[in-house]
Amino acid sequence: MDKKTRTIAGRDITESVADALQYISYYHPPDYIRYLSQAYAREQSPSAKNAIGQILLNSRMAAFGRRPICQDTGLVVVFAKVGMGVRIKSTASFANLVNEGVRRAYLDPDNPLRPSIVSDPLAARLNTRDNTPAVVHVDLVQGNQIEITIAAKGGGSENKARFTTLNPSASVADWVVDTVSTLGSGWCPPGLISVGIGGSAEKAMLLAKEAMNEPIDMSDLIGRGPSCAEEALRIELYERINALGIGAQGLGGLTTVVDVKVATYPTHVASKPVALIPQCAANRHLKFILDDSGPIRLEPPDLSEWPQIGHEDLHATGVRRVNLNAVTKEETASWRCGETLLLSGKMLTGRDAAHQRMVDLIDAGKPLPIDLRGRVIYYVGPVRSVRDEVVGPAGPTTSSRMDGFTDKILAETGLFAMVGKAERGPAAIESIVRHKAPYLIAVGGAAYLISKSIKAARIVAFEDLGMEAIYEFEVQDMPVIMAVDVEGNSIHNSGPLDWRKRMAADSIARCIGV
Ligand SMILES: O=C(O)C[C@H](O)C(=O)O
Repeated sequence: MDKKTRTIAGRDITESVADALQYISYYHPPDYIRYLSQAYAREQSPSAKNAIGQILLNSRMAAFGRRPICQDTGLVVVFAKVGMGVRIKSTASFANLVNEGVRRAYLDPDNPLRPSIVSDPLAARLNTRDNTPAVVHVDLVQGNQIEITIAAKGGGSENKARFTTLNPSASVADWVVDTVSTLGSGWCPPGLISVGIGGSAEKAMLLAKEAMNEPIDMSDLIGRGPSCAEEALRIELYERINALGIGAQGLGGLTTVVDVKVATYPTHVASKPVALIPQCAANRHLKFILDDSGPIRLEPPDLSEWPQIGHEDLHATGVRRVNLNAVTKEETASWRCGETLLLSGKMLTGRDAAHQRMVDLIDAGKPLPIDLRGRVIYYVGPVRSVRDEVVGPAGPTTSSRMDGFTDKILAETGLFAMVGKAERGPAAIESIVRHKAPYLIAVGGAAYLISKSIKAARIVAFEDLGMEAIYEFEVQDMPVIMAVDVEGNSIHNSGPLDWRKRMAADSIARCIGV
Protein backbone atom coordinates (compact mmCIF):
# COMPACT_ATOMS: atom_id res chain seq x y z
CA MET A 1 0.00 0.00 0.00
CA ASP A 2 1.17 3.51 -0.87
CA LYS A 3 1.88 5.05 2.54
CA LYS A 4 3.05 8.52 1.58
CA THR A 5 1.18 11.49 2.99
CA ARG A 6 -1.00 13.18 0.40
CA THR A 7 -2.11 16.75 0.26
CA ILE A 8 -5.67 17.24 -1.01
CA ALA A 9 -6.77 20.77 -1.87
CA GLY A 10 -9.86 21.97 -0.04
CA ARG A 11 -11.21 23.36 -3.33
CA ASP A 12 -11.14 19.83 -4.82
CA ILE A 13 -13.45 18.66 -2.04
CA THR A 14 -15.81 21.58 -2.66
CA GLU A 15 -15.80 21.16 -6.44
CA SER A 16 -16.33 17.41 -6.21
CA VAL A 17 -19.24 17.80 -3.77
CA ALA A 18 -20.88 20.36 -6.09
CA ASP A 19 -20.42 18.16 -9.16
CA ALA A 20 -21.66 15.04 -7.37
CA LEU A 21 -24.81 16.82 -6.15
CA GLN A 22 -25.63 18.10 -9.61
CA TYR A 23 -25.01 14.63 -11.06
CA ILE A 24 -27.27 12.80 -8.60
CA SER A 25 -30.02 15.38 -8.97
CA TYR A 26 -30.71 14.12 -12.52
CA TYR A 27 -29.10 10.67 -12.83
CA HIS A 28 -30.63 7.83 -10.89
CA PRO A 29 -28.11 5.13 -9.96
CA PRO A 30 -28.23 2.53 -12.79
CA ASP A 31 -28.64 -0.34 -10.32
CA TYR A 32 -31.90 1.18 -9.07
CA ILE A 33 -33.14 1.64 -12.63
CA ARG A 34 -32.28 -1.98 -13.42
CA TYR A 35 -34.25 -3.28 -10.43
CA LEU A 36 -37.14 -0.90 -10.99
CA SER A 37 -37.38 -1.94 -14.65
CA GLN A 38 -37.64 -5.56 -13.53
CA ALA A 39 -40.34 -4.56 -11.04
CA TYR A 40 -42.20 -2.75 -13.85
CA ALA A 41 -42.09 -5.82 -16.07
CA ARG A 42 -43.30 -8.03 -13.22
CA GLU A 43 -46.01 -5.77 -11.77
CA GLN A 44 -49.59 -7.01 -12.12
CA SER A 45 -51.41 -4.23 -10.29
CA PRO A 46 -52.39 -1.76 -13.04
CA SER A 47 -52.14 1.34 -10.83
CA ALA A 48 -48.80 0.31 -9.34
CA LYS A 49 -47.46 -0.53 -12.80
CA ASN A 50 -48.57 2.87 -14.02
CA ALA A 51 -46.83 4.57 -11.07
CA ILE A 52 -43.58 2.67 -11.68
CA GLY A 53 -43.86 3.49 -15.38
CA GLN A 54 -44.17 7.18 -14.53
CA ILE A 55 -41.12 7.03 -12.25
CA LEU A 56 -39.08 5.35 -15.01
CA LEU A 57 -40.21 7.73 -17.73
CA ASN A 58 -39.55 10.66 -15.40
CA SER A 59 -36.06 9.33 -14.70
CA ARG A 60 -35.22 9.14 -18.39
CA MET A 61 -36.59 12.63 -19.04
CA ALA A 62 -34.63 14.04 -16.08
CA ALA A 63 -31.41 12.39 -17.29
CA PHE A 64 -31.76 13.78 -20.79
CA GLY A 65 -33.06 17.16 -19.61
CA ARG A 66 -30.48 17.40 -16.81
CA ARG A 67 -33.16 18.56 -14.40
CA PRO A 68 -34.03 17.11 -11.00
CA ILE A 69 -35.71 13.72 -10.71
CA CYS A 70 -37.79 15.04 -7.82
CA GLN A 71 -38.85 18.52 -6.69
CA ASP A 72 -37.56 17.59 -3.24
CA THR A 73 -33.87 17.81 -4.06
CA GLY A 74 -33.09 16.71 -0.56
CA LEU A 75 -31.08 17.25 2.57
CA VAL A 76 -27.40 16.64 1.83
CA VAL A 77 -25.82 13.89 3.92
CA VAL A 78 -22.11 13.13 3.67
CA PHE A 79 -20.16 10.19 5.04
CA ALA A 80 -16.46 10.95 4.66
CA LYS A 81 -13.72 8.45 5.44
CA VAL A 82 -10.59 10.56 5.70
CA GLY A 83 -7.28 8.72 5.56
CA MET A 84 -4.94 9.62 8.41
CA GLY A 85 -2.22 10.09 5.81
CA VAL A 86 -4.12 12.98 4.21
CA ARG A 87 -3.40 16.65 4.73
CA ILE A 88 -6.27 18.89 3.62
CA LYS A 89 -4.96 22.17 2.30
CA SER A 90 -7.52 24.76 3.39
CA THR A 91 -8.24 27.23 6.14
CA ALA A 92 -11.92 26.19 6.14
CA SER A 93 -13.30 23.33 8.22
CA PHE A 94 -14.17 20.09 6.44
CA ALA A 95 -17.88 20.80 6.97
CA ASN A 96 -17.52 24.24 5.42
CA LEU A 97 -15.71 22.82 2.39
CA VAL A 98 -18.68 20.51 1.93
CA ASN A 99 -21.20 23.32 2.54
CA GLU A 100 -19.58 25.50 -0.09
CA GLY A 101 -20.03 22.61 -2.55
CA VAL A 102 -23.69 22.31 -1.51
CA ARG A 103 -24.21 26.04 -2.02
CA ARG A 104 -22.69 25.95 -5.52
CA ALA A 105 -24.69 22.89 -6.54
CA TYR A 106 -28.04 24.19 -5.31
CA LEU A 107 -27.54 27.65 -6.80
CA ASP A 108 -26.19 26.38 -10.13
CA PRO A 109 -27.84 28.65 -12.74
CA ASP A 110 -28.06 25.82 -15.32
CA ASN A 111 -29.83 23.43 -12.99
CA PRO A 112 -30.91 25.18 -9.79
CA LEU A 113 -32.00 22.71 -7.12
CA ARG A 114 -34.72 23.39 -4.58
CA PRO A 115 -33.43 24.79 -1.28
CA SER A 116 -35.35 22.89 1.38
CA ILE A 117 -33.37 23.52 4.58
CA VAL A 118 -34.72 25.76 7.34
CA SER A 119 -32.23 27.32 9.73
CA ASP A 120 -34.26 27.01 12.90
CA PRO A 121 -36.28 23.81 13.14
CA LEU A 122 -38.15 24.93 16.23
CA ALA A 123 -39.54 28.40 15.69
CA ALA A 124 -39.03 30.65 12.67
CA ARG A 125 -38.14 27.86 10.22
CA LEU A 126 -36.53 30.27 7.78
CA ASN A 127 -35.23 28.78 4.55
CA THR A 128 -31.43 29.14 4.30
CA ARG A 129 -31.95 29.56 0.52
CA ASP A 130 -28.85 27.58 -0.50
CA ASN A 131 -29.70 24.21 1.07
CA THR A 132 -26.89 24.47 3.61
CA PRO A 133 -25.89 23.14 6.01
CA ALA A 134 -25.28 19.52 5.06
CA VAL A 135 -25.21 16.78 7.68
CA VAL A 136 -21.58 15.67 7.68
CA HIS A 137 -20.12 12.56 9.32
CA VAL A 138 -16.34 12.16 9.30
CA ASP A 139 -14.42 9.01 10.17
CA LEU A 140 -10.66 8.96 10.46
CA VAL A 141 -9.38 5.80 8.82
CA GLN A 142 -6.10 4.28 7.66
CA GLY A 143 -4.75 5.39 4.30
CA ASN A 144 -4.03 8.51 2.32
CA GLN A 145 -7.20 9.27 0.42
CA ILE A 146 -10.70 10.54 1.17
CA GLU A 147 -13.74 8.42 0.35
CA ILE A 148 -16.94 10.41 0.24
CA THR A 149 -20.45 9.00 0.07
CA ILE A 150 -22.88 11.79 -0.65
CA ALA A 151 -26.66 11.56 -0.66
CA ALA A 152 -29.50 14.02 -1.20
CA LYS A 153 -32.17 12.56 1.05
CA GLY A 154 -35.81 13.42 0.46
CA GLY A 155 -37.89 14.71 3.37
CA GLY A 156 -40.83 12.38 2.84
CA SER A 157 -38.77 9.22 3.28
CA GLU A 158 -36.66 10.72 6.06
CA ASN A 159 -39.87 11.51 7.99
CA LYS A 160 -40.59 7.80 8.15
CA ALA A 161 -37.33 6.90 9.94
CA ARG A 162 -38.04 4.90 13.10
CA PHE A 163 -36.03 3.67 16.06
CA THR A 164 -36.55 1.24 18.92
CA THR A 165 -34.57 -0.64 21.48
CA LEU A 166 -35.71 -4.23 21.58
CA ASN A 167 -35.14 -6.77 24.27
CA PRO A 168 -32.17 -8.95 23.29
CA SER A 169 -34.46 -11.92 22.64
CA ALA A 170 -37.00 -9.99 20.52
CA SER A 171 -37.29 -10.47 16.77
CA VAL A 172 -35.82 -7.68 14.65
CA ALA A 173 -37.61 -9.02 11.59
CA ASP A 174 -41.03 -8.84 13.28
CA TRP A 175 -40.42 -5.27 14.47
CA VAL A 176 -39.27 -4.14 11.02
CA VAL A 177 -42.19 -5.75 9.18
CA ASP A 178 -44.74 -4.44 11.70
CA THR A 179 -43.22 -0.97 11.51
CA VAL A 180 -43.14 -0.87 7.69
CA SER A 181 -46.80 -1.91 7.68
CA THR A 182 -47.62 1.26 9.67
CA LEU A 183 -45.54 3.72 7.63
CA GLY A 184 -48.01 4.32 4.83
CA SER A 185 -46.54 5.37 1.51
CA GLY A 186 -45.30 8.91 2.13
CA TRP A 187 -41.80 7.44 1.77
CA CYS A 188 -42.49 6.88 -1.94
CA PRO A 189 -42.07 3.17 -2.54
CA PRO A 190 -40.71 1.31 -4.47
CA GLY A 191 -37.46 2.01 -2.70
CA LEU A 192 -35.26 0.44 -0.07
CA ILE A 193 -35.59 -0.21 3.64
CA SER A 194 -32.33 0.09 5.51
CA VAL A 195 -31.90 -1.34 9.00
CA GLY A 196 -29.14 -0.62 11.51
CA ILE A 197 -28.81 -2.99 14.46
CA GLY A 198 -26.57 -2.57 17.50
CA GLY A 199 -24.16 -0.01 18.88
CA SER A 200 -26.04 2.76 20.66
CA ALA A 201 -29.16 4.70 19.65
CA GLU A 202 -27.26 7.12 17.38
CA LYS A 203 -24.95 4.41 16.02
CA ALA A 204 -27.89 2.27 14.89
CA MET A 205 -29.31 5.26 12.99
CA LEU A 206 -25.97 5.94 11.31
CA LEU A 207 -25.59 2.28 10.35
CA ALA A 208 -28.98 2.35 8.64
CA LYS A 209 -28.31 5.67 6.91
CA GLU A 210 -24.93 4.60 5.57
CA ALA A 211 -26.01 1.10 4.48
CA MET A 212 -28.79 2.41 2.21
CA ASN A 213 -26.16 3.78 -0.14
CA GLU A 214 -24.63 0.36 -0.83
CA PRO A 215 -25.21 -1.13 -4.33
CA ILE A 216 -28.54 -2.89 -4.85
CA ASP A 217 -27.83 -6.63 -5.11
CA MET A 218 -30.89 -8.48 -3.82
CA SER A 219 -31.28 -10.82 -6.81
CA ASP A 220 -27.59 -11.78 -6.62
CA LEU A 221 -27.97 -12.40 -2.90
CA ILE A 222 -31.06 -14.56 -3.38
CA GLY A 223 -29.28 -16.39 -6.22
CA ARG A 224 -26.16 -17.25 -4.23
CA GLY A 225 -27.91 -17.67 -0.85
CA PRO A 226 -27.08 -15.99 2.46
CA SER A 227 -23.65 -16.49 4.00
CA CYS A 228 -24.31 -14.79 7.36
CA ALA A 229 -27.14 -13.77 9.69
CA GLU A 230 -27.33 -10.24 8.22
CA GLU A 231 -27.82 -11.61 4.71
CA ALA A 232 -30.44 -14.10 5.86
CA LEU A 233 -32.30 -11.24 7.55
CA ARG A 234 -32.09 -9.13 4.38
CA ILE A 235 -33.77 -11.87 2.35
CA GLU A 236 -36.42 -12.52 5.02
CA LEU A 237 -37.26 -8.81 5.23
CA TYR A 238 -37.32 -8.38 1.46
CA GLU A 239 -39.83 -11.20 1.11
CA ARG A 240 -41.98 -10.25 4.09
CA ILE A 241 -42.10 -6.52 3.26
CA ASN A 242 -43.09 -7.19 -0.34
CA ALA A 243 -45.71 -9.66 0.90
CA LEU A 244 -47.39 -6.73 2.71
CA GLY A 245 -48.72 -5.73 -0.73
CA ILE A 246 -48.10 -1.99 -0.17
CA GLY A 247 -46.77 -1.61 -3.71
CA ALA A 248 -45.70 1.47 -5.64
CA GLN A 249 -47.01 4.64 -3.99
CA GLY A 250 -49.05 2.48 -1.58
CA LEU A 251 -51.51 1.61 -4.35
CA GLY A 252 -51.20 -2.12 -3.72
CA GLY A 253 -48.87 -4.27 -5.78
CA LEU A 254 -46.01 -6.70 -5.92
CA THR A 255 -42.98 -4.46 -5.32
CA THR A 256 -42.64 -2.27 -2.25
CA VAL A 257 -38.88 -2.64 -1.89
CA VAL A 258 -36.23 -3.47 -4.46
CA ASP A 259 -33.71 -4.27 -1.72
CA VAL A 260 -33.30 -4.31 2.04
CA LYS A 261 -30.01 -3.37 3.68
CA VAL A 262 -28.88 -4.52 7.10
CA ALA A 263 -25.79 -3.31 8.98
CA THR A 264 -24.74 -4.37 12.46
CA TYR A 265 -22.32 -3.28 15.19
CA PRO A 266 -21.45 -4.72 18.64
CA THR A 267 -23.77 -3.54 21.38
CA HIS A 268 -24.42 -3.66 25.13
CA VAL A 269 -25.43 -7.03 26.57
CA ALA A 270 -28.75 -5.57 27.74
CA SER A 271 -29.63 -3.85 24.46
CA LYS A 272 -30.74 -4.40 20.88
CA PRO A 273 -31.08 -0.93 19.30
CA VAL A 274 -32.75 -1.08 15.89
CA ALA A 275 -33.07 1.79 13.40
CA LEU A 276 -35.13 1.72 10.23
CA ILE A 277 -34.79 4.31 7.47
CA PRO A 278 -36.62 4.12 4.15
CA GLN A 279 -35.11 5.29 0.90
CA CYS A 280 -37.57 6.74 -1.60
CA ALA A 281 -37.83 6.33 -5.36
CA ALA A 282 -35.57 9.38 -5.75
CA ASN A 283 -32.68 7.23 -4.64
CA ARG A 284 -29.83 9.74 -4.99
CA HIS A 285 -26.33 8.96 -3.84
CA LEU A 286 -22.77 8.61 -5.10
CA LYS A 287 -19.50 7.34 -3.70
CA PHE A 288 -16.19 8.83 -4.89
CA ILE A 289 -12.56 8.89 -3.88
CA LEU A 290 -10.22 11.86 -3.76
CA ASP A 291 -6.46 11.53 -3.81
CA ASP A 292 -4.13 14.30 -4.85
CA SER A 293 -5.08 14.15 -8.54
CA GLY A 294 -7.73 16.89 -8.47
CA PRO A 295 -11.52 16.94 -8.30
CA ILE A 296 -13.67 14.03 -9.50
CA ARG A 297 -14.57 13.68 -13.16
CA LEU A 298 -18.00 12.13 -13.58
CA GLU A 299 -19.10 10.38 -16.77
CA PRO A 300 -22.85 10.13 -17.54
CA PRO A 301 -24.31 6.66 -16.96
CA ASP A 302 -25.18 4.49 -19.96
CA LEU A 303 -28.69 5.78 -20.59
CA SER A 304 -29.49 2.87 -22.89
CA GLU A 305 -30.16 1.01 -19.63
CA TRP A 306 -33.18 3.26 -19.02
CA PRO A 307 -36.27 1.51 -20.44
CA GLN A 308 -38.09 3.16 -23.33
CA ILE A 309 -41.44 3.74 -21.68
CA GLY A 310 -43.60 6.32 -23.43
CA HIS A 311 -46.64 8.36 -22.43
CA GLU A 312 -48.76 6.05 -24.59
CA ASP A 313 -47.77 3.08 -22.38
CA LEU A 314 -49.08 4.84 -19.31
CA HIS A 315 -52.60 5.97 -20.06
CA ALA A 316 -53.66 3.56 -22.75
CA THR A 317 -57.24 3.00 -21.59
CA GLY A 318 -59.86 4.03 -19.10
CA VAL A 319 -58.89 7.59 -18.23
CA ARG A 320 -61.38 10.29 -17.38
CA ARG A 321 -60.61 13.78 -18.66
CA VAL A 322 -61.54 16.64 -16.34
CA ASN A 323 -61.89 20.34 -17.16
CA LEU A 324 -60.97 22.05 -13.90
CA ASN A 325 -62.35 25.37 -15.12
CA ALA A 326 -65.87 23.99 -15.31
CA VAL A 327 -65.85 21.19 -12.77
CA THR A 328 -68.93 20.84 -10.55
CA LYS A 329 -69.51 19.33 -7.13
CA GLU A 330 -71.71 16.68 -8.79
CA GLU A 331 -68.84 15.75 -11.08
CA THR A 332 -66.21 15.49 -8.32
CA ALA A 333 -68.67 13.36 -6.31
CA SER A 334 -68.85 10.92 -9.21
CA TRP A 335 -65.08 10.24 -9.27
CA ARG A 336 -64.37 6.78 -7.92
CA CYS A 337 -61.47 5.46 -5.91
CA GLY A 338 -58.78 3.97 -8.19
CA GLU A 339 -59.79 5.85 -11.36
CA THR A 340 -57.11 7.62 -13.41
CA LEU A 341 -57.96 11.22 -14.26
CA LEU A 342 -56.25 13.65 -16.61
CA LEU A 343 -56.71 17.16 -15.25
CA SER A 344 -56.76 20.23 -17.48
CA GLY A 345 -57.38 23.85 -16.52
CA LYS A 346 -56.47 26.00 -13.55
CA MET A 347 -55.50 24.72 -10.11
CA LEU A 348 -54.01 26.35 -7.04
CA THR A 349 -51.03 25.07 -5.07
CA GLY A 350 -50.26 25.17 -1.37
CA ARG A 351 -48.31 23.08 1.09
CA ASP A 352 -47.33 23.20 4.77
CA ALA A 353 -46.51 26.89 5.34
CA ALA A 354 -49.33 28.17 3.12
CA HIS A 355 -51.84 25.98 4.95
CA GLN A 356 -50.61 27.23 8.30
CA ARG A 357 -51.03 30.83 7.15
CA MET A 358 -54.47 30.24 5.69
CA VAL A 359 -55.68 28.61 8.88
CA ASP A 360 -54.13 31.42 10.98
CA LEU A 361 -56.02 33.97 8.85
CA ILE A 362 -59.27 32.01 9.17
CA ASP A 363 -58.80 31.78 12.97
CA ALA A 364 -58.16 35.52 13.13
CA GLY A 365 -61.36 36.16 11.16
CA LYS A 366 -59.39 37.72 8.29
CA PRO A 367 -59.98 37.14 4.56
CA LEU A 368 -57.74 34.80 2.56
CA PRO A 369 -55.70 36.34 -0.25
CA ILE A 370 -57.17 33.80 -2.70
CA ASP A 371 -60.64 32.38 -3.21
CA LEU A 372 -60.61 28.59 -2.90
CA ARG A 373 -64.30 28.15 -3.68
CA GLY A 374 -64.79 25.56 -6.41
CA ARG A 375 -61.04 25.14 -6.84
CA VAL A 376 -58.63 22.21 -6.68
CA ILE A 377 -55.46 22.56 -4.60
CA TYR A 378 -52.21 20.73 -5.34
CA TYR A 379 -49.80 20.11 -2.45
CA VAL A 380 -46.47 20.97 -4.08
CA GLY A 381 -43.32 23.03 -3.65
CA PRO A 382 -41.74 23.21 -7.11
CA VAL A 383 -38.14 23.71 -8.19
CA ARG A 384 -37.37 27.13 -9.70
CA SER A 385 -37.77 27.25 -13.50
CA VAL A 386 -34.90 27.75 -15.96
CA ARG A 387 -34.71 28.69 -19.64
CA ASP A 388 -38.07 28.04 -21.34
CA GLU A 389 -39.57 26.10 -18.44
CA VAL A 390 -42.87 27.29 -17.01
CA VAL A 391 -41.98 25.72 -13.69
CA GLY A 392 -39.28 23.33 -12.50
CA PRO A 393 -39.98 19.75 -11.40
CA ALA A 394 -43.21 19.80 -9.43
CA GLY A 395 -44.19 16.48 -7.87
CA PRO A 396 -46.58 16.08 -4.94
CA THR A 397 -45.67 16.36 -1.29
CA THR A 398 -46.95 14.11 1.52
CA SER A 399 -50.60 15.00 2.10
CA SER A 400 -50.91 13.71 5.66
CA ARG A 401 -48.95 16.79 6.79
CA MET A 402 -51.94 18.82 5.62
CA ASP A 403 -54.46 16.58 7.47
CA GLY A 404 -54.58 18.83 10.54
CA PHE A 405 -55.65 21.80 8.39
CA THR A 406 -58.04 19.96 6.10
CA ASP A 407 -61.32 20.15 7.95
CA LYS A 408 -61.06 23.88 8.53
CA ILE A 409 -59.99 24.57 4.94
CA LEU A 410 -62.84 22.49 3.52
CA ALA A 411 -65.42 23.89 5.93
CA GLU A 412 -64.44 27.53 5.53
CA THR A 413 -63.42 27.89 1.89
CA GLY A 414 -65.57 25.69 -0.36
CA LEU A 415 -62.50 23.97 -1.86
CA PHE A 416 -63.61 21.19 -4.24
CA ALA A 417 -60.72 18.71 -4.23
CA MET A 418 -57.11 18.12 -3.18
CA VAL A 419 -54.16 16.57 -5.00
CA GLY A 420 -51.14 15.27 -3.11
CA LYS A 421 -49.17 12.16 -2.30
CA ALA A 422 -49.87 9.04 -0.21
CA GLU A 423 -52.66 8.23 2.23
CA ARG A 424 -54.88 10.52 4.32
CA GLY A 425 -55.55 9.86 7.99
CA PRO A 426 -58.97 8.87 9.37
CA ALA A 427 -59.92 12.44 10.40
CA ALA A 428 -59.08 13.82 6.95
CA ILE A 429 -61.11 11.04 5.34
CA GLU A 430 -64.07 11.97 7.56
CA SER A 431 -63.71 15.59 6.41
CA ILE A 432 -63.57 14.47 2.78
CA VAL A 433 -66.87 12.63 3.23
CA ARG A 434 -68.48 15.43 5.25
CA HIS A 435 -67.58 18.14 2.74
CA LYS A 436 -67.78 15.92 -0.35
CA ALA A 437 -64.31 17.05 -1.45
CA PRO A 438 -62.33 14.12 -2.88
CA TYR A 439 -58.59 13.53 -2.69
CA LEU A 440 -56.39 12.57 -5.63
CA ILE A 441 -52.75 11.62 -5.86
CA ALA A 442 -49.98 12.34 -8.32
CA VAL A 443 -46.94 10.07 -8.41
CA GLY A 444 -44.14 10.98 -5.99
CA GLY A 445 -40.91 10.58 -7.93
CA ALA A 446 -42.41 11.77 -11.25
CA ALA A 447 -41.82 15.50 -10.68
CA TYR A 448 -40.17 16.40 -13.98
CA LEU A 449 -42.77 14.45 -15.96
CA ILE A 450 -45.58 16.20 -14.06
CA SER A 451 -43.99 19.62 -14.65
CA LYS A 452 -44.39 19.07 -18.39
CA SER A 453 -48.17 19.04 -17.96
CA ILE A 454 -48.02 22.51 -16.36
CA LYS A 455 -48.44 25.07 -19.11
CA ALA A 456 -48.50 28.28 -17.06
CA ALA A 457 -47.60 29.19 -13.48
CA ARG A 458 -47.86 32.39 -11.49
CA ILE A 459 -47.58 33.19 -7.82
CA VAL A 460 -50.92 34.40 -6.41
CA ALA A 461 -50.24 34.63 -2.66
CA PHE A 462 -47.59 34.44 0.06
CA GLU A 463 -44.68 35.14 -2.31
CA ASP A 464 -42.30 35.44 0.65
CA LEU A 465 -42.72 31.70 1.26
CA GLY A 466 -40.57 30.93 -1.80
CA MET A 467 -41.32 27.45 -3.11
CA GLU A 468 -44.10 27.21 -0.48
CA ALA A 469 -45.96 30.21 -1.97
CA ILE A 470 -49.43 29.69 -3.48
CA TYR A 471 -49.25 29.41 -7.26
CA GLU A 472 -51.92 29.14 -9.86
CA PHE A 473 -51.00 26.45 -12.37
CA GLU A 474 -52.63 25.95 -15.73
CA VAL A 475 -52.34 22.22 -16.40
CA GLN A 476 -53.04 20.06 -19.39
CA ASP A 477 -53.65 16.34 -18.98
CA MET A 478 -51.98 16.13 -15.60
CA PRO A 479 -52.19 12.45 -14.58
CA VAL A 480 -53.69 11.74 -11.15
CA ILE A 481 -55.33 8.79 -9.44
CA MET A 482 -58.45 9.04 -7.31
CA ALA A 483 -57.31 8.10 -3.82
CA VAL A 484 -60.23 8.95 -1.50
CA ASP A 485 -63.70 9.35 -2.95
CA VAL A 486 -66.61 11.18 -1.34
CA GLU A 487 -67.86 7.96 0.19
CA GLY A 488 -64.60 7.62 2.07
CA ASN A 489 -63.20 4.71 0.06
CA SER A 490 -59.42 4.96 0.15
CA ILE A 491 -57.15 3.24 -2.34
CA HIS A 492 -54.40 3.23 0.27
CA ASN A 493 -56.60 1.05 2.48
CA SER A 494 -58.11 -1.21 -0.16
CA GLY A 495 -55.13 -1.52 -2.56
CA PRO A 496 -52.53 -3.02 -0.20
CA LEU A 497 -55.15 -5.24 1.48
CA ASP A 498 -56.27 -6.60 -1.86
CA TRP A 499 -52.72 -7.29 -3.05
CA ARG A 500 -51.70 -8.81 0.28
CA LYS A 501 -54.61 -11.26 -0.07
CA ARG A 502 -53.84 -12.02 -3.71
CA MET A 503 -50.18 -12.69 -2.95
CA ALA A 504 -51.05 -14.89 0.01
CA ALA A 505 -53.53 -16.82 -2.15
CA ASP A 506 -50.94 -17.12 -4.92
CA SER A 507 -48.33 -18.53 -2.60
CA ILE A 508 -50.87 -20.93 -1.12
CA ALA A 509 -51.79 -21.92 -4.67
CA ARG A 510 -48.10 -22.47 -5.47
CA CYS A 511 -47.63 -24.58 -2.30
CA ILE A 512 -50.57 -26.83 -3.14
CA GLY A 513 -49.56 -26.97 -6.79
CA VAL A 514 -52.63 -25.21 -8.28
O1 LIG B 1 -40.81 18.49 0.14
C1 LIG B 1 -41.30 17.86 -0.82
O2 LIG B 1 -41.47 18.36 -1.92
C2 LIG B 1 -41.77 16.44 -0.72
C3 LIG B 1 -41.34 15.67 0.46
O3 LIG B 1 -40.16 15.02 0.14
C4 LIG B 1 -42.36 14.62 0.72
O4 LIG B 1 -42.18 13.52 0.21
O5 LIG B 1 -43.32 14.88 1.42
